[in-house]
Amino acid sequence: MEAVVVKGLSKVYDKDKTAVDAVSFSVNQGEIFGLIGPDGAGKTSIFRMLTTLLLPDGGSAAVDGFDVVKDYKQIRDRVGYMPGKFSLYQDLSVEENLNFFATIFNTTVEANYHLIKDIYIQLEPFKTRRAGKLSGGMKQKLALCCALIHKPSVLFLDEPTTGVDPVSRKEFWEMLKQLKAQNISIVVSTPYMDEANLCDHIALIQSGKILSVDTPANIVRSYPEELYAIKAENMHALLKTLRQYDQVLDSYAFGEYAHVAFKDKQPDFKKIKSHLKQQGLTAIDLKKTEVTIEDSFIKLLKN
Ligand SMILES: Nc1ncnc2c1ncn2[C@@H]1O[C@H](COP(=O)(O)OP(=O)(O)OP(=O)(O)O)[C@@H](O)[C@H]1O
Repeated sequence: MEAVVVKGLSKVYDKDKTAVDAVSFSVNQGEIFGLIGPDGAGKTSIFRMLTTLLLPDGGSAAVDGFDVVKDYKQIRDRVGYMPGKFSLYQDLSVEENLNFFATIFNTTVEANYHLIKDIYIQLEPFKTRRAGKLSGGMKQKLALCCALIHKPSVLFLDEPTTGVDPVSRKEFWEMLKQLKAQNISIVVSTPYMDEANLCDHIALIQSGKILSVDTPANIVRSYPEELYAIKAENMHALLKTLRQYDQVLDSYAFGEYAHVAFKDKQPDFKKIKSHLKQQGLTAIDLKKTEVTIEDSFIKLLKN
């Protein structure tokens, strides 16, 4: 059985503001599924509908085989939810927060300690500290423990690594891998494209619509063109020149480089460099580059 099945799910705010637009996807048991998209894409609304905190305006969704509208009580026992903001009681200590979440789910910290042990060990030295006084990375670990303490079968994590330092982000994904190994299904949202590669399947989402659902590798593989990276001393002038160059199919800034697709399947590097030089560009570096999830996302958005 699939952990989550979403069919044509929609949410409309204020009568005409469609935040989630007939979204469909499914999450396999025991996999990490990523909802990848920018702010305002509709990720939080999807999470809130799947965790029964918000009623859908169209379509259907099932979590662990239970309908999010009819069977909300069963779902609440089965899911763990780590919202993007305000999931902890800032004035309660680390251990008080954890005990509180265990109690509202009618269980104890001891009963499911094995699930959180590896994470909680890192928090134990601060167990009497108020949650509000923890670092970003520590808060995130405590929030994960609180979402896990009732032994959910499906875990929903809404942007758990936003605003967290790179080391803590990496550690967090290691923890998710361990939870996956314990057969917990995980749905996680993130605006960070590099985290997409750590998921088994991803849905790319923008303005409430799903642009693509597949494995990260398949999404990258289905990119239709070869991609090249070009750098020059004046990036602004380079981008302008590329936009006006009739050999260019597509170009956009990508870190310190511009990513470019050419009309010609085997572009003539010499000819391109000489054209760019003629336009006054200097220190030109041109090379073939690997397609990333971000490139795929940009392409899908343009389509
Ligand atoms: N209660 C609400 N009333 C009206 N509009 C809302 C409400 N909640 C969300 N929206 C709008 O719906 C759209 C999707 O919001 P949502 O929070 O689901 O997206 P998101 O991808 O989670 O983005 P973010 O990370 O910024 O929360 C946005 O345009 C948002 O402004």
